[in-house]
Amino acid sequence: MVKQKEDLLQQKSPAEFFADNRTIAGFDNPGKCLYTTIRELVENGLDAAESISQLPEIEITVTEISQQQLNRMRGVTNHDRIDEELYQDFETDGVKQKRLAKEAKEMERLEKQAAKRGDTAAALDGKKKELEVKRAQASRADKVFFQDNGMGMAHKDIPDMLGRVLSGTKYGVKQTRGKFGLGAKMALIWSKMSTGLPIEVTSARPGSATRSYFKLDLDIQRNQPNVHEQKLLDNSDGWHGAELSVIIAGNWQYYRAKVLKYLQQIAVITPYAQFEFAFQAEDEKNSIRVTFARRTTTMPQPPKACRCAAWQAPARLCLGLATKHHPSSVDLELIKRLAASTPCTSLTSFLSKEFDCISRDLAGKHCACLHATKRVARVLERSLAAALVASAEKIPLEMRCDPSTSPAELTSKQIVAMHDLLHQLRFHNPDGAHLSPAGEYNLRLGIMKELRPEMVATHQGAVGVHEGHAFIVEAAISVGGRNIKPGLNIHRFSNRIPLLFEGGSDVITRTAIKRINWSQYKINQTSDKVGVFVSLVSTKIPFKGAGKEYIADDVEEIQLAVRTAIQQCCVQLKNKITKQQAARDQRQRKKNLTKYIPNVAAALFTWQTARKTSKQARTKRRRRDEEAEEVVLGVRSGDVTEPTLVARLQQHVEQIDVDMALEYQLQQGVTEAAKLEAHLMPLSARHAYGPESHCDVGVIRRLQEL
Ligand SMILES: Nc1ncnc2c1ncn2[C@@H]1O[C@H](COP(=O)(O)OP(=O)(O)OP(=O)(O)O)[C@@H](O)[C@H]1O
Repeated sequence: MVKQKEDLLQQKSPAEFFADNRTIAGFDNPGKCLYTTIRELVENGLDAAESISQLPEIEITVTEISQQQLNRMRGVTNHDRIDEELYQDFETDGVKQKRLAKEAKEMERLEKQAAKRGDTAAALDGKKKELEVKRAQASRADKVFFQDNGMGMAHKDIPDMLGRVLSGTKYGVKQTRGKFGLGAKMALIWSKMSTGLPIEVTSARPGSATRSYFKLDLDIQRNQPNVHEQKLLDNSDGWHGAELSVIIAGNWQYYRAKVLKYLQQIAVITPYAQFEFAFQAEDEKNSIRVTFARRTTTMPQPPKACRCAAWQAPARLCLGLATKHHPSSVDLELIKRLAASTPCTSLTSFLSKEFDCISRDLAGKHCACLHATKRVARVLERSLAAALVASAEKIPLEMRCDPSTSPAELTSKQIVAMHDLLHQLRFHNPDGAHLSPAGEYNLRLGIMKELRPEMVATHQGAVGVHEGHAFIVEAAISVGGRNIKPGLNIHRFSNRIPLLFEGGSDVITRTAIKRINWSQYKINQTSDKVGVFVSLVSTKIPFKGAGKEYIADDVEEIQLAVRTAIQQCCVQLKNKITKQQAARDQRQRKKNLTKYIPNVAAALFTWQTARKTSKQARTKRRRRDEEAEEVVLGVRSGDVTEPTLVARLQQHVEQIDVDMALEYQLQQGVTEAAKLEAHLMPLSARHAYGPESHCDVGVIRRLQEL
């Protein structure tokens, strides 16, 4: 029987798979491809610089390339069109009419908008030009040039690092921006698919006497690098880092706003980095240059890594530094892989050296732990390997193992028994020392530098755990500032990467919109300009999709941590907002009182002089207090003039203002920061102080008498 064509078994290389399904890696259309290429290169550069504790310096230049230039680069001759109708961009009269009508409508809309906002004619002209450029730009090629000052790449590894899909140095339990070993390769795949041009790379590691130069592309069917040219260049000036140049089909005009927003947000979360960005248009007038300047030299603590015994093979390119796996996060395959590659010869050392939170004295620590149940404590009184044996009564004979068993000799059934036990026992949670959050200082600084808000509050949550992976949530809430719209402006970060797409399903967006009662904190979520910044760092971020665009909303621990972090910031802000409101009210009250002083003084003065002898005045006078009586007498005798009365009233308002401020401060309670210990010596032996002494600038409250 002849086999049907569709029955034929076929295989795909990983490169082929991702070339066919570019969207899942964030390479949807030319504009998005340009954006994602920039993003992947920037994140690689930041990882590379931070891995050697170098303050990052990132330079990106996007150069617009015309069809003629592109053809010249590819060695394709330009041709004149003989029959226009054969071309895609040919427009029949009807289509042209429709397009022109649509454009006219759009212009009308822009004009109306401009009139409403009171834009100048120049601004409107700019918008018109933008519209024209957008149309002309629809399918242009862009050259992306990128440079960093990171650790660079070893000469022999460059082809694999950039030309083989799913290869990289960031696999394992590590907090890095990169994870999949895919990003840079997708840029290569897209350049190959859209322009057919190879990429050029220059790189040098710190202290290297030479720089490596490669011109290469990626063989998509075979998933292997295809090196066109390679050479070693002189590096006498000691440069280190990476330089990449890739030519892809892009659409700058449509993604310009996204690229700039991405750079602004990465500058917020990375204020210790310097970013230089330039777009060079064919028409110089449309070019832009932006610098996001470094504002601090304080970098977050790098993640603490440890060398696991088994962490060498199979990833040939791996640096060998990673966090050990937490026992509750392991699966059967992982145990098998670790057992096969560990140099440990006994089960006891295998467990204590290859896994996090299993030390040789684990039993003792667990017994000391108040939360440990008696049963767990008993099991953990021995080493874990011994526990495997201890629980052997429940394990069938062929699944039991001796603590001295070599891990390499473990049978599949023994591995199953070990896996089950590791998931049943209770271990300390990972301590998060291997995580590197941005830090409240950096987050606040980044926000202040980019948004200049009126007030900002930050909070870093405690270390949480999800599937054996530690995570930390940091949040900042700002109110007011420049270039910020009224309402909630949500900024999401994961492992210090800004997330700009698919926000609707993200845990951060959903929490901010649905799970926070903003009015409770005196924040109006529709009219106040609120910036919500939440950053999650972890060795495993539950992303949905390889594009790493949004974090799943179904992990309860993360959901709760995000909510708590936002609420903590809101509590801080509520205090500030309440104080601000009270101060505003007080200012208003003082303003009102002061405003009416001249009128009150004039009225009082006239009234008193007119009625100084009347009977009514005499009866009322009895009820007045002494102070008022003194003023009235002064007015009557002519000692108190109208200007004196005005001055006295002003003095009185000032005094009320100070008294009320003190009263408010006392009601709020004196904060620790405002307290100052002081020892007052009496001037004489006879003294009597009340519990509190008030003065113009503060209150002295007596705690004890010496
Ligand atoms: N600028 C750079 N400097 C030093 N090494 C780099 C640089 N860019 C890439 N690399 C190396 O190449 C590897 C592959 O990079 P790639 O962008 O393909 O994936 P990744 O960053 O590991 O993961 P992801 O796909 O999640 O971004 C990286 O792991 C890194 O070792």
